[in-house]
This record gives sequence, C-alpha cells and structure tokens, in this order.
Amino acid sequence: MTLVAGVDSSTQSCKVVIRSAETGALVRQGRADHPGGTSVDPAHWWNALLAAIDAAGGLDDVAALSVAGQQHGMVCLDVDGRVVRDALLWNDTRSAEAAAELVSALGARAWAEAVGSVPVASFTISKLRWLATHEPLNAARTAAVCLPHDWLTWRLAGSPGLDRLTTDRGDASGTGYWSPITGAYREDLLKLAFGTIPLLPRVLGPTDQAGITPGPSPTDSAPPSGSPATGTPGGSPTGTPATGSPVGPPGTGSGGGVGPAVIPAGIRLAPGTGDNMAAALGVGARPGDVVVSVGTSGTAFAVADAPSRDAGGAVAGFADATGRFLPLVCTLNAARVLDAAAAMLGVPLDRLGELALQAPPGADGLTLVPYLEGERTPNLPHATGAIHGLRLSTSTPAHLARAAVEGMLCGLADALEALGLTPDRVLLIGGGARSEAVRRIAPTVFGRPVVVPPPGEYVADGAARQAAWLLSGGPEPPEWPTDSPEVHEAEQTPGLRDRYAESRALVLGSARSRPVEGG
Ligand SMILES: Nc1ncnc2c1ncn2[C@@H]1O[C@H](COP(=O)(O)OP(=O)(O)O)[C@@H](O)[C@H]1O
Ligand SMILES: O=C(CO)[C@@H](O)[C@H](O)COP(=O)(O)O
Repeated sequence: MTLVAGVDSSTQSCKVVIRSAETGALVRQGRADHPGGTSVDPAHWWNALLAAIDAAGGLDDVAALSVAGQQHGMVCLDVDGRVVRDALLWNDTRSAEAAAELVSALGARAWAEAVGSVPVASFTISKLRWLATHEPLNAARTAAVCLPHDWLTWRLAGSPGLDRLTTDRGDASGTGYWSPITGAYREDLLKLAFGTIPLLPRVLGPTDQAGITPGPSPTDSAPPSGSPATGTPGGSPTGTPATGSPVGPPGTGSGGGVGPAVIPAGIRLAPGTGDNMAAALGVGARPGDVVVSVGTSGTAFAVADAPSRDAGGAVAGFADATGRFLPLVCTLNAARVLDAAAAMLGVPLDRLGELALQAPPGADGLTLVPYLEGERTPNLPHATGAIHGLRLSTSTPAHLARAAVEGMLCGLADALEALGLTPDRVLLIGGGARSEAVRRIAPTVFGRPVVVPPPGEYVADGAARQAAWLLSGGPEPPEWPTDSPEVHEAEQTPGLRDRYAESRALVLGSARSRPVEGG
C-alpha cells in the first residue's frame, strides 16, 4: 500500500493524517497544539508539525506529503532565509487601517477586478502595508514574503534557498497581490502597499511537485520526544486536544535541514494550499455544494468554474486547489464563541451543548452578537460582541448557552447569505461541528437541512488527497470513497434571524461611531 500524509497547520493546532493513496483509508494520525495569539513565531508551527508527525507514527513509509495551512499569514524572510518577525495571522486586525487606505487608493471595484477580492485586515497585502508603515526596519530586512503553508513546505524541502519558495493558486489568491482571474502576480499592487517588491513564491499548478525531502540534517535539533501531542492508530478520531505542544527556540528559521528522526529523505512534496481549499478537496465538495466550516474562523464557500469579483467586499474571490475557484465568505468568530461561552459559564464544551439544547429555540429572545474578535464580514475589525434581551427569565445558563450557539450560527447564516448562491446541499464541517448542539441547531438558524459528514480532519484529508494526486498525476484528484453523512432537518425558528439583525444593527451603529484604533 502506498501511503500519503496530509497536514493541516491551522490557527489552533497542527494535524497530520496518513492515508492510503489508492483508497484514502485512514492509517494513523496525530496532532499538536499551536500557541494562542494573532502574532506567532513560525518556529512554533514547525515544532508542532514535527510533534504531530511523531504522534502520527512518523513518515518512514510515506511516499508524498502535502501541507495545508491557515490562509493569509504574513511570513517575512531575510536574505538568509531567517524569519524577520513573528507572522501576523489572518485574524490579526492591526492592519485594518492599512486595508482601508489600500481600498481608498484604488476603489473597491478596481481591487475586485484586479485580484478578485477587496482587501481587509486579514489579507497579506494589508499586513505588508502595516509593516512598511510601522516597522520600516523589519520591512527593509524582508527579502521574501510567503504564507504559512509555503514556509512549512519549504522547510520540509530543506530550506533550499529563497528562489525555491513555492505556493499554489488557492493560497496565493488570499494575498491580495495575485490574481485568480489572470493567474499572475500583481507586483504593481504589492509595490503600492509595501514600497518594494520582495521575492515571491513560484505559484505551482495543482499537481506540480514543490520539492522533495532531503532527509536528516546534522545541523537541526532532534524532534521532541515523549511530547504531549496525541496520536491514534487508524480509524479513530483524534479526540481531546493535546495539552500544549513543545516548542524550540523562537525567533528564526534554521535556514537549512529538517528534523533528523521525523522527516526521512525522498518524500515528494505536493504544492499544498490554504486550509479552506484543502477542506473543499477533503470533503469532496462538488458544484452545487456550499461548505460551512466552524473552525477558529467561520467560512462559507463553494467550488465554482469561474472567478468572482465582489466589489461589495463580502465575498473573497479565491482560487481553489484543483484549477477552479472558491468564492468564500469568512467571519472572525466561530468555534471560539462556544469556547468563550463555556468559559463564562464555567462548564466544558459538552455541557455547553447540553445546556443549549435545554433552552427553547430562540432562547426566549436572548440574542448574542458574536463579534468577540472584531469582525471581518461585516468588515468591523474593532467591533465587540453584545448580548441583548436579558430579563430575569432569560438569565439562566441554558439561555446563555443557546444564545451563544444561535448567535454564532446567525453570523454564519449571514455569511451563507452573502455568498448569494442557492445551494443543493449545505455541508457543515470544522471543530465546532463536533458539537451535537451546533449540528441540531444549525438547520433551525439556516432555515434549511444541513449535511454533516462524519467527524474528521477534512483539511488534513484534503491535503492527503492532493499528495495522492501528485502521485497519480491524473486530470482530477483520485476518487476516495466517503462515509455517509448525517442529514439534520428542523423547522426554522420564527423571528430568530430578525431579532439577531436588530441586535446586529445596534452593534454596527456603535462600532461605526467608534474611532478606529491602531495596533
Ligand atoms: N465537541 C466540541 N464541541 C464544540 N466545539 C468543539 C468541539 N470539539 C472541538 N471544538 C472546537 O473546535 C475548535 C477547533 O476547530 P478546528 O476546526 O480544529 O480549528 P482550526 O482549524 O481553526 O485550528 C476549537 O475552538 C474547539 O473548541
Ligand atoms: O482567513 C481565512 C479565510 O480567508 C481563515 O479561514 C483562515 O484560513 C483560518 O482558518 P482556520 O484556522 O479557522 O481553519
């Protein structure tokens, strides 16, 4: 059996799945946590990747590997390949003003026509403008810019020199300086934002090879052993998160070599992609599907045959990992809204879900607007969350739990609506979809049935499928059988979205009147 590995280096953790290239059967898997925060030393991702690979039983029998990663993160490298500063992640909103300046400079329509999307704080181009303005010395040291998945792939290839950096269409489309419409970089826009044009990764096609692992390097430290990362033999889900991941010395990439025990030589590296693009591959999304992912971010996206250009800015006109397109709406607030509600109530997530299902649909009018991290759609980076409709009768843990689940899902319903499609199916995935309350309440908020694939790591699975595609080399990714999904149906809760819209309008009013804060 030929084996492939898929990596999901997302906001909160790194997950690795090892699957059969021919059938897609899960052989084994592992995970390790990432640190919190929105500005992160990429060394943490590398160490989490090594720990997750170790927890997954290593790569000795693996023929090809692909890395999918959180989109947009700004990784700046100096001329020697060292990381210049902590990466600014997709959910770091300090670049909000920079994004607004870029939009003012050209107009929203021009951006949508040029790169398929209107810049917001999340986009790499906005972060680069922030860097040029606020940290000119770091900007001057920046010889190359890449994304989280590009950097990890390059390190797996032995950090072979900046000119060997690669990316793919999907992740490149989230930079704001690569056009999914023309398939080319817009260096003029990068220059407008950053002042100079650093070296950019070569954009690979869906089945191009990014490199090959060179094997152990005597200069690199051994991977952590006895780490608290979790691994499971084939078939069973990863279960509870590991309690922290070991990290090496922060600050720099090594500029050469990979971990000796963990990364054997000769593994072929697929192009990799952004996590949402990989999820589309992993879940087998087909035209007519809309996928709603409840991860750190909330996303609603569809596979499309033609590029999109929403001058309104809600829909990002991304490319996918197969040569098609992936219009996507992203919110900053999804699974962590549940984490926050559980923390407020002092209960674990499972208990939060039980409480939510005990309260009546609509929580008797208690409404939570979930903008706990600011918001991206609508574009209100400095907004805060709110709770409306508090009465003595709604001041119960069950009402608050229900309002948190419903409020989070109302934000996703807005995203779904903003996509402007009439889907045949809405598929629900991501860590938050492991919650029974989320699965059962989603159709009451969306007003339509929700298809829930079996719990799994669909981003890592999509990366593994891309790695298998690198080996097969056919015109389409290999067909892997999928387990039957659950379909959840329920009556839409009357008045819920209207009450949410009223509460949201109050938040919008107050957020718009507040001066934009930097940093
Ligand atoms: N059983 C559960 N109930 C509710 N939320 C869950 C459950 N299991 C995991 N999660 C949530 O899923 C989130 C992580 O989802 P994931 O898709 O892995 O995120 P990311 O890819 O952004 O790192 C966490 O915030 C966690 O609280
Ligand atoms: O910014 C976006 C999409 O544009 C996010 O979806 C990131 O790609 C992070 O994803 P998760 O870590 O939440 O999966």
